[in-house]
Amino acid sequence: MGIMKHLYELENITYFHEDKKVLNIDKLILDEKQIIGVFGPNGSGKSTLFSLISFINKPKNGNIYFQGKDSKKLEHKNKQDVVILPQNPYLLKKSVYENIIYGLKLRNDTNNLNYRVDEALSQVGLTSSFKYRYYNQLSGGEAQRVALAARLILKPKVLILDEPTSGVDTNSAQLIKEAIFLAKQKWDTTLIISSHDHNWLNHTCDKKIALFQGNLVESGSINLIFPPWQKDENANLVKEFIDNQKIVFENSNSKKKDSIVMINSKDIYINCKDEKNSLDAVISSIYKDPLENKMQVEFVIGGITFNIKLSKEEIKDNELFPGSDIKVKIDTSKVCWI
Ligand SMILES: Nc1ncnc2c1ncn2[C@@H]1O[C@H](COP(=O)(O)OP(=O)(O)OP(=O)(O)O)[C@@H](O)[C@H]1O
Repeated sequence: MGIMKHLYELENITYFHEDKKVLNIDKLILDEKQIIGVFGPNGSGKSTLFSLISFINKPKNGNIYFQGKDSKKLEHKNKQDVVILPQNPYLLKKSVYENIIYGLKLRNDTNNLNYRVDEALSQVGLTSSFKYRYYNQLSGGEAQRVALAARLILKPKVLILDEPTSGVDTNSAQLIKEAIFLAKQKWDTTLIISSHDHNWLNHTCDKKIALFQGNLVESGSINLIFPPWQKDENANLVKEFIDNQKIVFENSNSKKKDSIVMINSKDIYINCKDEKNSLDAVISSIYKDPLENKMQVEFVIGGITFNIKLSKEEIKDNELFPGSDIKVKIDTSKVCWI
């Protein structure tokens, strides 16, 4: 019975720092029990978006609905369903134990604290003896894991993670990734994550969204190309696909070799008259976009899947079917490097 409520629905959101507009989202729908990956270059508005959906800041304009309710009318209790691990989490100048139970105390939920602290510590790969340590007796990776344990102990409905593994050692990074997965498995926690570990995020998330200069690149319209890159004679980065086709990204010689490229679907063209520099691709699927009156077309170039949106007429005129061979042109001057 009843209409399915989305976890979040954002409408016409803007946010400013002083006079500068740093976020501009017409519409964004997020559903529960998913891992949502948030991509975008530095300064694109990811942390700003997180501060709004964790109810720390309020948008200047627009509405945020959380589980169907207008965020302006949300009760404190509902807001507590959302927990954020910020980019540089703050530890209280107290023991690890005090840090981990802090949120539970705020929620008046203080049964079996000792047992629950041990459990939370173990989830992030720390032994129970850590609870007696002081906040300043931890390595950077351990401090980050304590900060995460303090969130996991709350068994949140939504856990927002802003660069959870940046600046920590590889062992801690691995343990953090495992711990957040466990939260999803055990409590169906929705995870909303930004990370510079693009490969990991790309492979783990169920849904991708991307921000570019504060604007949302609509979900389902993002195409990401990951390293490794080759270099051409002008030191530009080149993607060589497994079928030996190549795409050269002009003026990319200053980009780092671990960068990823984000291509908006609207900058990809199929079956143009001018076939120079076009790539051979095969359509893998065509389905109706649930949010728009457009068809989502997925195609594969050398093992990598891309997507574009086309109208029904364009599909008909080009006689496109799953399995059709097509020629694809990517406007490499419009791509965004992350
Ligand atoms: N307190 C502030 N005062 C002024 N401008 C700010 C403030 N915080 C952020 N900004 C600006 O807002 C924009 C978005 O910043 P935000 O931190 O949301 O980006 P981000 O995608 O999370 O970046 P990063 O990956 O570097 O954390 C940037 O242009 C940033 O300079």
